Amino acid sequence: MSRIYERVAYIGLGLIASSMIHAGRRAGLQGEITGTARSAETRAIAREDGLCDIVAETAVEAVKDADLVVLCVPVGAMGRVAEEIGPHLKPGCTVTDVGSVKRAVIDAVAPHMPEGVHFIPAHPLAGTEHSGPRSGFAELFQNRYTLIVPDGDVDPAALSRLEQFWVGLGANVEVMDPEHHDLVLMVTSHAPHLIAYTMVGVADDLRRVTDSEVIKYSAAGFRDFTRIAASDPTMWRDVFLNNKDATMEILGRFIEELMSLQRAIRKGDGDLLFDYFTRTRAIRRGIIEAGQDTDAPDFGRGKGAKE
Ligand SMILES: NC(=O)C1=CN([C@@H]2O[C@H](COP(=O)(O)OP(=O)(O)OC[C@H]3O[C@@H](n4cnc5c(N)ncnc54)[C@H](O)[C@@H]3O)[C@@H](O)[C@H]2O)C=CC1
Ligand SMILES: O=C(O)C(=O)Cc1ccc(O)cc1
Repeated sequence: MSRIYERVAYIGLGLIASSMIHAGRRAGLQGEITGTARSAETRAIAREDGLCDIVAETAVEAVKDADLVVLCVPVGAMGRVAEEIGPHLKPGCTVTDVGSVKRAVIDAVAPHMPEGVHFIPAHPLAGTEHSGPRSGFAELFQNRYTLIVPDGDVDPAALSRLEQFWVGLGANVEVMDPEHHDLVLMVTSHAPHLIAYTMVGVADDLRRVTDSEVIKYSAAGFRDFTRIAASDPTMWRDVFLNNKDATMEILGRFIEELMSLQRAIRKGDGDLLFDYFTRTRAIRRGIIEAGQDTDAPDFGRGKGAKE
């Protein structure tokens, strides 16, 4: 792959930014890489590891002359960063983000984008429970989808360039509208995280089962929940606060289904349980056949460095 952007600036140097930097370097997609992070400790790690060509002290410095600016901060911080960098963006550049929620990010960022700057939101559907500048790896996006989520019309040339960039990072790219994105992701990613957080919380609250028993006898199902429930608290707090409508809708349905299973168990309705579990088993098989198996190489690969 050849170079797609001459200068790329990453704001926020965590799992996603560091993975994009490693993958982009390996594929030769980006010329000069500038990065910045809010914490001095993260900037120091980035310098020590040579993660970026230039580690800037501020976001304003980082975006100067950048052809592509990638916002890689928690969803709740996107608006503030956009406001800060807006007046300093190079005319004609592309600004994108990687936030897990799209409508709220668009509403927070778009008002700060000057005329002539292309704002094209995106979301890589790949991650791990690890965070920080040392948690990234070049293979993270391989064979995973990245959704490009423009709000209405965007410049086709700028869109196609961003698509090529993500393809170069290893992703399959599709375009989706923001409202649909937020509902789909609530079902496939956000609600499962909330349920995992809850299940691990329940185990923790159940005083008749000791912590050591939870650790010693934890079976695969619970282990999977604990991995997900170890995800970054700031990131996930922001996801739920910024995708409220879809959270309410899917959580309402989840509670209804759970209660219908509860009733079936109380009444001894084995047929209902069997049919339900047969239907859900087919979904898992469908995912594996589509090559989207969760045992694919993205999980647990990061070094897990925390900021
Ligand atoms: N972790 C995951 O599995 C995935 C995360 N995302 C999205 O990517 C974005 C970044 O996530 P990660 O790389 O996992 O996070 P991370 O926690 O590894 O890194 C976040 C970076 O943002 C900076 N930051 C935090 N709060 C800030 C603030 N208030 N102002 C400025 N900078 C701030 C931190 O210093 C850090 O450099 C989030 O919006 C998240 O929703 C998208 C796909 C997957
Ligand atoms: O680690 C997991 O199980 C994930 O689901 C990763 C993930 C987390 C957040 C996203 O917005 C996209 C992907």
